[in-house]
Amino acid sequence: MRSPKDFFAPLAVGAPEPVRQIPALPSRMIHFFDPSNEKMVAKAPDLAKKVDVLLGNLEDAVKADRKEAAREGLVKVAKENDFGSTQLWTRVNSLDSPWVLDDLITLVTEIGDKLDVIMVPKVEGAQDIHYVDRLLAQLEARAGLRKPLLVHAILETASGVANVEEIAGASPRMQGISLGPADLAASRRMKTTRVGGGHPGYLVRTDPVGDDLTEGRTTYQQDLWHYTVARMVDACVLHGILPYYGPFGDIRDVVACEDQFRNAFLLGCVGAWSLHPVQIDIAKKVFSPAPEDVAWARKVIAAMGDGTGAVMIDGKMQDDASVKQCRVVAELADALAAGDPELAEAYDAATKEALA
Ligand SMILES: CC(=O)SCCNC(=O)CCNC(=O)[C@H](O)C(C)(C)COP(=O)(O)OP(=O)(O)OC[C@H]1O[C@@H](n2cnc3c(N)ncnc32)[C@H](O)[C@@H]1OP(=O)(O)O
Ligand SMILES: CC(=O)C(=O)O
Ligand SMILES: [Mg+2]
Repeated sequence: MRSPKDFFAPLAVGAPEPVRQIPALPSRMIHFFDPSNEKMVAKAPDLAKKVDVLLGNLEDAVKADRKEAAREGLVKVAKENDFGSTQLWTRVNSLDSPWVLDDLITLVTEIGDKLDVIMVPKVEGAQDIHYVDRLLAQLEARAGLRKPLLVHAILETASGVANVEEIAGASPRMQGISLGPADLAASRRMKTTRVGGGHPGYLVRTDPVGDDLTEGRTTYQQDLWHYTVARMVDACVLHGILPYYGPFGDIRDVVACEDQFRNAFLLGCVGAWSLHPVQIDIAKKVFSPAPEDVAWARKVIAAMGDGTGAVMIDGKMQDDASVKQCRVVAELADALAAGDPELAEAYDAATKEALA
């Protein structure tokens, strides 16, 4: 392990200085596209106007014989487009694959100045991040990059979950972590075949009434991912990085997708993946605080003055702690509204009404 004194030292001569704080840029949806798929590539410039993050995926969901086409496709997309304030990320192949070395060498060399974040799949422990960290520093130095690339880990192995705190703190490049429910389910030998979301068999049941064990007992479906998401959020907060829910594979079920995203939002996640254009607006809606919640938060903040003491607002006690909860919502709303006039107007209108 590196000494804390060396934590922010570049890992190669000539590599850019690591960042000291992860930028809290909007990343409500990380939109995945396959850069070897011509139809998806054609849609990328328009989709970029709607999403916070556009991600060229090179790993799973890209066929083995299309890996090189996907890599080259992403280079072309990045060189031919200026996506403005929309971030461009990539997911490279896993560290045990025959493709990842060429992914990193090609992408950093060719489009390192256009990429913001490199997502690394199947991270098992800090050693995986250390490997990528040093390699990126060498490649950045060689390419003469001025800004360091950030790294995002997918939490999708049992070992990764056991080591999530050390992964989150393994490098100043660590930008965030996403839940990878499909590979994680396989790694843990869970018996769900769904890509994220709940399962009707994972439930609790009310007690029996009398001797009848079958009638009149309500069941409640539980969230298979609650423990992992909560653990991931704590690890990320501990190290000042950002937590994300990952993919929801039932594209048709936009209702359950919204529920799963909202659970993650309420637990502290800042965004989720969109695998299909239909999921973009779901993520935008869920990961932007609701206008009435923003109005309430602003009302509490205004009433709390210097933020100390206790007051009653609409029958609810507010104090030093609850005003901090309100600041989380209000600050997120302000950050999102700064880049979205429609959202800003909705927040201001709701606040005006709440304060009237
Ligand atoms: C467990 C994990 O690792 S999750 C991450 C890896 N998986 C992915 O990245 C999957 C990304 N998404 C996809 O590949 C596709 O959305 C699929 C395969 C799920 C469905 O694709 P299709 O069957 O083509 O869906 P559908 O017919 O509804 O698509 C409608 C249009 O949207 C386009 N489209 C679909 N998904 C995307 C996308 N992610 N980005 C851009 N365009 C898309 C299609 O090309 C199609 O275009 P067209 O109207 O010009 O023909
Ligand atoms: C997100 C991902 O890669 C998975 O669920 O396996
Ligand atoms: Mg995976």
